[in-house]
Amino acid sequence: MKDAWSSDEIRKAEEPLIAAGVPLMARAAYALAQAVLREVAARPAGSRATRPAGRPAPRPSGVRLRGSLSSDGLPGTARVRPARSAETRGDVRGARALLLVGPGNNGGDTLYAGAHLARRGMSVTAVLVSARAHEEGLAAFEAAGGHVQRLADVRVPTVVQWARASDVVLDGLVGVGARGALRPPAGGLVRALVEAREAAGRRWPYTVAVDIPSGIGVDDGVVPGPVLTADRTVTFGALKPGLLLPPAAGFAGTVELVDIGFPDVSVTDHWAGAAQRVTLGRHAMTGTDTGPGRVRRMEPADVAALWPAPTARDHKYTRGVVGVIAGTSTYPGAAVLATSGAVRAGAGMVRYLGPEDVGTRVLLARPEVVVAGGRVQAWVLGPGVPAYDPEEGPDDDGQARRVFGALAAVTGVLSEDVTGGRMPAVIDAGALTMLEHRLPAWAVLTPHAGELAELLQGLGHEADRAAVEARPLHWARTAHQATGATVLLKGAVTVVAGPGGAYAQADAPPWTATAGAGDVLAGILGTLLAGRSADVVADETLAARLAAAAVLVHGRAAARASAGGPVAALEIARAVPAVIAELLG
Ligand SMILES: NC(=O)C1=CN([C@@H]2O[C@H](COP(=O)(O)OP(=O)(O)OC[C@H]3O[C@@H](n4cnc5c(N)ncnc54)[C@H](OP(=O)(O)O)[C@@H]3O)[C@@H](O)[C@H]2O)[C@H](O)CC1
Ligand SMILES: [K+]
Repeated sequence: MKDAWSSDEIRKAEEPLIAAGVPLMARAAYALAQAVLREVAARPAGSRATRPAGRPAPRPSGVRLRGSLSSDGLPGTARVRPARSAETRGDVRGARALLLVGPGNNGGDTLYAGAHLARRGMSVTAVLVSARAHEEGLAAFEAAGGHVQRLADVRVPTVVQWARASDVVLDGLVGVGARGALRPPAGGLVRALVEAREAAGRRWPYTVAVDIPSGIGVDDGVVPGPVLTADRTVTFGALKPGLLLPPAAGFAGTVELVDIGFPDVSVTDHWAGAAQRVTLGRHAMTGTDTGPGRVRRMEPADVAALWPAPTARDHKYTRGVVGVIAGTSTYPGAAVLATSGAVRAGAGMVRYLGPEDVGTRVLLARPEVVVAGGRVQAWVLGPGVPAYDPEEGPDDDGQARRVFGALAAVTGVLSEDVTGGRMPAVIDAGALTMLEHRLPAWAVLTPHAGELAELLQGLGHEADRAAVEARPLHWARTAHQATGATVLLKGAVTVVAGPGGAYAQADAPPWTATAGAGDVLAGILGTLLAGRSADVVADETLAARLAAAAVLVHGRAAARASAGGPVAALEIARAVPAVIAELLG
């Protein structure tokens, strides 16, 4: 599990470390430079950029890195890691880096990193977008032979030309201190660079975002204005929500998290002269917000602990029975896909309830399914069931009536003796239009952006599909608070919002955007909820964790089935067992 820390939490974590003299900026800059050197050193010298007109020749750098300490005179240089790993020893002389430098410490990181690059013989130009710049960083950069250019003194097209002619561009305009869309002149420069990058396609230089892509919403993942897409984001200390959440996460490229000594800090730091042990417990460092504000990413290693794997003592009823109310005679496929997802995810048993002809098709595809009512430990409600319109009355083969009955069990509206205790449910597609009561957190809504917009509108919110796609975390949280249910908002990055915080999962390849994939996901999640039914009802935060796990498995199954090409929803279900075996292995 990777926790993302808010900008406030980052600051709270930094303060005691900086006060204790821990050289955070030097560490950040060193790691950033190593990431750039790895990338540039990996490229054959011949493929490097040519020098554009008007760009000064690099000044020779006399200082070498030695031993395990960088001896480049940067303040606060400390034993961070072996000075050069094999992949950064390559000859990078003459390679060209363009730094976009803002007025704060994000710019400072970038300048210190630029000094490392200049000392390795790269030709490095820093474009300062503000009259202010990090003084020590600027001094170190110039002392290392870097070339400084103020944006006020050149035309934006010239900077764009320099970028095009570079091997690597570093975006150090703003970091966790950013507020809102990039303001002029940074905004205008980035807008021009974005256009140039789009026009250049693969010929655009490798772009590295420093800590975060400048211009994203650090804590909420919104993209209020121009943002230069990065190939890699080198982020310091902890992930930020904006690196996990859509749409901002789409601009970050590969995210490299650099440990610069945040939690459980225990370093021997030579910078302060005498060796000084600085130990700060995790309590001082971990994010203060462990409640609904927390944003996390579930990782493969987390799934095994959550998955209801059977033991020798289990039988099909103890493993969890999933009840599926899905599909109609008009849309029978969803019933096959949802039951297939549930069976392939390892349900003890899957019951299907629906029109007889649909049940027949389900059995043809999945003979393991029991087409009859009976006790279940979790429901999957709604895939392939059309929206319910009381005026028109149900014309869906009785599926709405079945869903309403099941929802009563989920919400506990029926008396205990009728329901035999409440149970978790996946509420998808048409079932989302049948919610009459506040729901418990063990009910998981699985809308896409359009369905969530309709649900929110029904709750009195002004939100259309575009608004939901622009602020998915906000609207998923709003729906969770308004309904009480856990909300799984499907998308290229799927966001789950529940009582214990939010998850942002980016496991699925773009090919997964195909009809029926959501039906399979509903089935997978139904099996997880059924297998942990009592736990889910007892721990209101568990449904969101299981939902994130289901999304991770579904995404990896899609990637496996896709093998880089188109994927059919039923193939995703077919790939699930192998993914689970891999994760539990
Ligand atoms: N996380 C760590 O352990 C470390 C982080 N470090 C780096 O420091 C930055 C945070 O630095 P900070 O100085 O607090 O702020 P920024 O550099 O991110 O930006 C502040 C300046 O940017 C201007 N700004 C803010 N929003 C905008 C905008 N929308 N458009 C244009 N300019 C903007 C702001 O201007 P004001 O007028 O508002 O003052 C500031 O001047 C962090 O991200 C890391 O990179 C350290 O290296 C230590 C380790
Ligand atoms: K940045």
